[in-house]
Amino acid sequence: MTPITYELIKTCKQTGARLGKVHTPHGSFDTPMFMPVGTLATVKTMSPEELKEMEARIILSNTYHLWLRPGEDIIKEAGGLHRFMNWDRPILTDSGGFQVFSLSKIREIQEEGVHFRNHISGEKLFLSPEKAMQIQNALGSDIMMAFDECPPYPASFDYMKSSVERTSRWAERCLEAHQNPTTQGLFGIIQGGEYEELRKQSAKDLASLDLPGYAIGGLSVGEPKDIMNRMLEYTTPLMPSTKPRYLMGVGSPDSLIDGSIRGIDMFDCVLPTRIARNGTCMTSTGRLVVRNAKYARDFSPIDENCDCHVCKNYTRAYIRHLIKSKETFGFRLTTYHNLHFLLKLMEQVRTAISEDRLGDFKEAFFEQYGLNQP
Ligand SMILES: C=CCOC(=O)Nc1nc2cc3[nH]c(NC)nc3cc2c(=O)[nH]1
Ligand SMILES: [Zn+2]
Repeated sequence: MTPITYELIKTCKQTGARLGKVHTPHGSFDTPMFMPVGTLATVKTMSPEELKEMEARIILSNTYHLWLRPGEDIIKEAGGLHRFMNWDRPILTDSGGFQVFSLSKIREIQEEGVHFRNHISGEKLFLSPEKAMQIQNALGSDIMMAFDECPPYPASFDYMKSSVERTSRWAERCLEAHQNPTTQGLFGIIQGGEYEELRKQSAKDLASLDLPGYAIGGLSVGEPKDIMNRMLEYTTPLMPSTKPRYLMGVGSPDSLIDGSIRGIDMFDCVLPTRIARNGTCMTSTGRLVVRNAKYARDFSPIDENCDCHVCKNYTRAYIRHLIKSKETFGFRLTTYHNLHFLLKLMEQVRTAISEDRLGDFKEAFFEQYGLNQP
């Protein structure tokens, strides 16, 4: 049985967006969908029960980080990552090391794999397609990402061309090394930077492997927004329409809506959880930096249009006080609200697609969120 299947339910008549369902051994989820990031086997400060309460359906964890600590052997011994962290819904593992691989100076990329240093201890490390698959097979994630090179932006055409060709060879090696093909799905990652010709080549190479899903990589890595949009526009139609399409590392509200309009089904981003921990909240009328002094006596909720338990029971003044005092409960409240906000946004996107009005929804949302229309 194929571990991951995609069910296309309908395409929005107003845009290129599509409503779908992804089926995995740990349950299904509707798409377009946002995936909270749980780098070290926890979505920072959230419990699995709270994630279920806000209707999170799939979360992300990081191969590189869990390999280093606690080690995939311990997680395997625990019965796999689902048991280890008490999350019985789908899990997707990406490398989480793309910052390490592509942004760190101290790395050496060879055909065999990548030599680099442990970002914590400085010890020499080596990751290969085979090692990345061995780790993810041990973790038991439902969706595993193929080991790729995500070159930093900008990269020359020649460098990107040889990198794309190597990433395609690495994807084949991942498929070869896959130990549990009936219980874990392997997604390919399309690279190619800002070069249409290379994006096309990468998509073609990976599609020939007939994998259960595909991601667009190499974006949201510091390139200008117009390049990201141009690559998104160009690459999405090259991806098999019968498989889930995952845009890696993208998660601002406007990018989630624009990505959905272009036919993307899955998104992940550390943004909502990361900005929460420095006291910034996403609200229907734009970002709110609740730690600002002007909220010291503001006894209204973070977002009066939000129905989450944080907005129903706590005030900006109280949350500001907690954040300023570095009280963990404060980070929990802002994180819960931000994740709920994005998950709710994706629910509204899915409803808009089902009613063929995602274009109208985008206009209304952008207007209210304070994004001037492009
Ligand atoms: C086991 C190996 C699995 O390899 C990967 O996960 N590779 C990979 N991860 C990415 C993560 C990204 N985050 C952003 N923005 C925040 N952009 C990203 C781009 C990539 C990418 O091109 N590749
Ligand atoms: Zn809320």
